[in-house]
Amino acid sequence: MNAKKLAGEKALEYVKDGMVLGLGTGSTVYWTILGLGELVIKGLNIKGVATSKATEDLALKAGIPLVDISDVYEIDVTIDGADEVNPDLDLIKGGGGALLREKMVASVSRKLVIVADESKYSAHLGKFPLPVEVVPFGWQTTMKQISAKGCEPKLRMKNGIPMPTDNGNYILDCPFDKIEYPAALAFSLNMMPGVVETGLFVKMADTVILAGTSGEIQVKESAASTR
Ligand SMILES: O=C(CO)[C@H](O)[C@H](O)COP(=O)(O)O
Repeated sequence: MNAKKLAGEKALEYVKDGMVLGLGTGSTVYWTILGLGELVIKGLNIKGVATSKATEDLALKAGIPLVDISDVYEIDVTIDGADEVNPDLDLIKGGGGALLREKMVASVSRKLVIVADESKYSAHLGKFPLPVEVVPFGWQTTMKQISAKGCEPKLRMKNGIPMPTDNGNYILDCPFDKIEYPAALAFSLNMMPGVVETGLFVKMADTVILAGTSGEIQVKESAASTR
């Protein structure tokens, strides 16, 4: 069975008529967006806020009406994917490079629902290299400052050039191996002037839906979400 499809479609249970929805980015939330499109055709009245240009294109093709983040006071529910989830439901995100917009959208959402296949669940964050969005100016300097925190960052490339994010920045992928204190690491990285945002989402997820290839679905609820 397609675990990503199972998780992505399960999240449709959190959607109600009249809601403003944050639409995440990636191959799992892809299924949520297709499902939403079908519900819209059947008469569901929702508005979406896209977290990337790719999601904007997909949502428009699926027939989902979109609004800009600046045009809403808050978002009812955001559904998004993750690259890694720990038992506290802290996350690493940004494998698709959309971490800044994803975090902005999540930060104004009353509820953040994460959809993932079960391989993303891990006792400690860090197996997946942490994506950090940095400004192009002096990116090598920022890279050195991040290296001092105990990893060897790699500049994300695409077609032989640094991959630009939707915001015109670069991504440094930072293999920390084991992140003991996600909040402390996020804080120290965010203090660096060249860092725009990190893919560490600490105490942001309210619900995590994990699906396996044999069809089982686990729904984990956070006791500690700060929003
Ligand atoms: O953070 C993300 C994009 O920036 C994605 O949500 C994350 O990479 C998971 O993607 P997928 O569902 O394709 O595994």
